[in-house]
Amino acid sequence: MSTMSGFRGQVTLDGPSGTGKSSVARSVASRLGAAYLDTGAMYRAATVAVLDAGVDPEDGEAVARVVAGARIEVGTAAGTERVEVDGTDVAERIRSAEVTRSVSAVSAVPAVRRRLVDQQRSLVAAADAVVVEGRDIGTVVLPDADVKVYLTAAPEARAERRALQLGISDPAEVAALAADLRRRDEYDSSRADSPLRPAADAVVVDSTDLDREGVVDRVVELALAAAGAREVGA
Ligand SMILES: Nc1ncnc2c1ncn2[C@@H]1O[C@H](COP(=O)(O)OP(=O)(O)O)[C@@H](O)[C@H]1O
Ligand SMILES: Nc1ccn([C@H]2C[C@H](O)[C@@H](COP(=O)(O)OP(=O)(O)O)O2)c(=O)n1
Repeated sequence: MSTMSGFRGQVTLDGPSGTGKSSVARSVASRLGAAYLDTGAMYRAATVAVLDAGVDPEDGEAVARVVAGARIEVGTAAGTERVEVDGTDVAERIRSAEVTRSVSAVSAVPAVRRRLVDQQRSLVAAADAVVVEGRDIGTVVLPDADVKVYLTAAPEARAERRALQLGISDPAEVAALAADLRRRDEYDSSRADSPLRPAADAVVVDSTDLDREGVVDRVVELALAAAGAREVGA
C-alpha cells in the first residue's frame, strides 16, 4: 500500500530536548501520510509505572522488574496521542514535571531499553511509512532507516521554546527549566546503553535560526529524495 505522497520507508528524528522533534515529526508524518511513533512517550509511560509502584527511579533492578510487568501502549496513527499504562490513559501525566525529572534514570536501565526497543521495532514493522523520534532511533532502533535526521539547537533557544510551550515566564522558573534540560542532556548523552548521539549517516539540522515549517520542509525533502533514489536504484 502506498501513502498519499507515495513515500514508503522510515524516517528517524533524534536529538536533545526542545529541538522540535515531536512537533516536526508529527508534521512530517502528516505531510508524508506516514505513521508516527514518539518513543520518548514510551519511556515516559514506563516512568509513570515506576512512580506508581513506589520504586526509586535510580534503583535499576526494581525499575526493570516494574517495567517488565507493565503493559505500555502507544498509538502510531498520526494525529493520535494515545498513551496507556495497563489500560489507563496517561497521555497528560507523562508530561508532568515529576515524570520529566525521573525519565532519564528509568531510560538508562538496559532491561527497560531492550523491552521498549523490541516493542518499537514491532510497531514500526507494521507500517509501510513511518516517522520515529527519540534519542537512539538512527543509531540503535532502526540503523537501516532511509533517512536519519539529528536535530540540534542552541541550549538557550531550546529552553526558551520549552518555557513558551509550558507557559512559564517567571525568570527563576525559566532558569530551573534550562538547568533541567542541561541535566537531562548530560544524563542521556553519557549513559552507557544507547547514549544520545548522531548516527554516522545522519543529516544534522540546526533549528536555532529555522522556524518549525523550515525544518519540516527540509525533512520532507530528504525523505522524498531518499524514496526517489531508492526507486531509481531498484
Ligand atoms: N524551529 C522551531 N523554532 C521555534 N520553535 C519551535 C521550533 N520547532 C519546534 N518549536 C516549538 O518548540 C517547542 C518544543 O518542541 P518539541 O517538538 O516538543 O521538541 P522535542 O520533541 O525535541 O522536545 C514546541 O512548542 C514547538 O512548537
Ligand atoms: N528513544 C528514546 C527516547 C527518549 N528517551 C528518554 C530520554 C529523554 O530524556 C526521555 C524523554 O524523552 P522525550 O522525547 O519525551 O523528551 P522531550 O520531549 O525531548 O523532553 O526519554 C530515550 O532514552 N530514548
